[in-house]
Amino acid sequence: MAEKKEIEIFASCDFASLGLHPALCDQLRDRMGFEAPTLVQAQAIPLILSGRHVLVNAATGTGKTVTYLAPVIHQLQNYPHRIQRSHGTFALVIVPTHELCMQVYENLHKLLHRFHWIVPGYIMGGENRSKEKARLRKGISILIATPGRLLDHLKHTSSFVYKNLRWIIFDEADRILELGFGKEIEEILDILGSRTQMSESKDAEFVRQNLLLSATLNEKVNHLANISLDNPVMIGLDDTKIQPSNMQVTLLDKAIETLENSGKVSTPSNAEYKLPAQLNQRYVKVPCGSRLVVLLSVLKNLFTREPSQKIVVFFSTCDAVDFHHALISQFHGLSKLQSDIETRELFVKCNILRLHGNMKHEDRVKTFNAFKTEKSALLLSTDVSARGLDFPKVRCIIQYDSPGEATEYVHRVGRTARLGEKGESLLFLQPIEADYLEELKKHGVMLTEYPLMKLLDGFPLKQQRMKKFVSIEMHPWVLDLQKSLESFISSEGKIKKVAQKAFCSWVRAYSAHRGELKSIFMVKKLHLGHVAKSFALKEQPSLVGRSVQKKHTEKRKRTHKVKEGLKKKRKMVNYEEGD
Ligand SMILES: Nc1ncnc2c1ncn2[C@@H]1O[C@H](COP(=O)(O)OP(=O)(O)OP(=O)(O)O)[C@@H](O)[C@H]1O
Repeated sequence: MAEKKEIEIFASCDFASLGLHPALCDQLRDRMGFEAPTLVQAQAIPLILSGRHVLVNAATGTGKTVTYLAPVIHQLQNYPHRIQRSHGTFALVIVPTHELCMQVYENLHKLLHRFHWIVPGYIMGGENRSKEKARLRKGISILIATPGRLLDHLKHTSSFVYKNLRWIIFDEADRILELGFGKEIEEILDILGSRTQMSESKDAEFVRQNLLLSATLNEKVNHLANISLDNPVMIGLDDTKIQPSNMQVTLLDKAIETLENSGKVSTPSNAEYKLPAQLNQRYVKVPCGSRLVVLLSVLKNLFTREPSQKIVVFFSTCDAVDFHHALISQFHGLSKLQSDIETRELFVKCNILRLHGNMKHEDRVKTFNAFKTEKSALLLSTDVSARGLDFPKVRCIIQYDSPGEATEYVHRVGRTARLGEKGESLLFLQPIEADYLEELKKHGVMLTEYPLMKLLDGFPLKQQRMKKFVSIEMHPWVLDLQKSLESFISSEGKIKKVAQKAFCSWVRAYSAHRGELKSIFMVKKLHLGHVAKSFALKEQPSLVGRSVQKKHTEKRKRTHKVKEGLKKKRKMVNYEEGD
């Protein structure tokens, strides 16, 4: 079954047959190592080359980046007169995060090797503005940008030439909007005169063409698509219905048919998301107070079984990432807990990295590059890593904190099982959150249960106990490890402070779930004492929890008044994306 799916990732044609210039096809083969286009590339590239506005909805890791970069490069190198830096920007790619910005730039840089007169560049929050200004003044032909910084330059950098702009591409369009950048995007489109208008130039070379791409297109994208795409073609066909042999004709016909009728984009709220077929998706139901112990046990098991592998764990807040990073980097376990009594090895032996929006830009870049090149590492991250990032050979994705919207689930797990490779994912849920599985089911996402008891029973115990263990909380391994975690934290003042801070922001983030998810993730159903335990804190909720809850209630009232739910979540969770 998995093998059959792997074959269906690629089309049975070559890049040249899609209409791309031979030199570009050579680049794709020689520098990128791409022998054949993926199915989505084979579908979309001819359409993009035809000049149509296109909306691409294809599974994670199916090669969407090249889908839009290759046709743009093809067209630019094909201009009768070579483009020059003084002509300014011809193509603009808007992305939600710094990391995605760098990644797209890297791909672009490689693809442009033979076309030195087409200049790639990027602008994003965290970078030096004056250096960016200087680069813009010299001229950047294809520019990758995050929305906040782009708008800043559009308003304040007079030497930024964009009168020749022909393409605006939104990569991970829905995420840009979810982060609350809808207004900025509208302003950008207004400044660029691209609200479904043609550019003023009559020259065919400069007719505006906009593209929108994501693995998940939800209703948020409808508005953006409707204001930015002119009579678009939508690509988002069910992979299983694709017949690779006669694909070029059938796919093109079918794709054009899809939207030709109205030119209006409308994505259903219960759309089925496409996930890599070879991805093994599981969930584990864990009582709140045992969450930390189970996370460490799962990680220990994974790295013991296979010391050389890459795993990503997703958390809801920057503080939670910091806490777990500090803990896992320093916690040795209590020797009396383990059979190897004298050992002072770390409890989870691995190279551990962290990534979130509150880190310094340079540190983010360092982590991003390190996790890309490492053969074995554990990355703890917020959703800043969920979108578009292409870390090679990630074996497992753990969602320790729920992703919220099903779209986020899809993007997080999409960091593994890319381009037909194997991968597995594990979603942590508390018993009170079990309805989330139904929510995922609505989008065609089905998970099987992880055998937690079997895992726990596999660890050595302090003393041989014959009793059959019935509950997770009362399992001696869980009790012993929880105890040692709590004494570790109470003896480490610095980490304890981080734990308390993480506890507070975790509760706030938990209450920020929106819409239908509010009835699944209910703060009032949480036992704050158990939440504290999941941060290895001995303190009762009266010491830490109540004040937090009170503050939280007041804050919610204020937030309701100003109706800034989206931006609030961004701040609370401390994402620094899109700037
Ligand atoms: N034709 C191809 N042949 C081989 N590898 C390819 C091909 N096209 C893309 N790739 C590789 O596949 C991986 C995934 O590509 P990319 O990051 O563009 O996927 P994506 O669809 O944008 O994923 P996401 O939705 O997560 O952003 C990358 O490592 C890329 O280099």
